[in-house]
Amino acid sequence: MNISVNMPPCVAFHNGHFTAEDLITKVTRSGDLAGVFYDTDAWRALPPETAIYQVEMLKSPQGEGELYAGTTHLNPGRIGDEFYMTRGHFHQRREQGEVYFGLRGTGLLLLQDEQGKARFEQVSPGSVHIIPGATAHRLINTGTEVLSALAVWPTIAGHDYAALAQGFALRVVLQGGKIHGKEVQNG
Ligand SMILES: O=P(O)(O)OC[C@H]1O[C@](O)(CO)[C@@H](O)[C@@H]1O
Ligand SMILES: [Fe+2]
Repeated sequence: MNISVNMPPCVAFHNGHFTAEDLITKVTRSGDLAGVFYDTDAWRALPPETAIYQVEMLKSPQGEGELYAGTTHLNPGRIGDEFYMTRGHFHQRREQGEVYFGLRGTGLLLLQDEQGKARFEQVSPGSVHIIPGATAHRLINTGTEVLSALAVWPTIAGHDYAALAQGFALRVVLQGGKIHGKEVQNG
């Protein structure tokens, strides 16, 4: 079952020195996520333009001490029995952490250290998540509505996707009507 819902309206950022022109919006579609979902046949069967998530972030100045603030809106849906999720990444600058704030919907934040040890945190409106340095993070929508979370992270953090080319140690699927975190043998 794949629900493709329209993306929610922009989350308005009201800040002393940011205006709507300072908002960067990026949509990630199923076609952008080759190799991310484990059921390749189901992924191929989905029209590649299917919107999976949208990130709206502020155009912060870059540099030490500067922060990005961005809201990820992750659609509900599954590819095969695997819930829609973000690509997930480590930060290039491993020592840089990130904070997530649950805004809407229900889901999971998958966190994984460099030794491959993975754990979940429940995401819901009002939840706050401290992502320490050297911890990969992926948002997963296990609900039936859009999952939205605000993130704040250093502009110098960068994204390292290559370190997760083998994927995360856990996948989240719906089986027998229940949500399962499944260990993945070969990443
Ligand atoms: O880059 P990914 O793993 O697709 O995650 C989506 C977005 O979530 C964030 O971690 C927070 O919004 C951004 O850094 C990232 O671009
Ligand atoms: Fe991040």
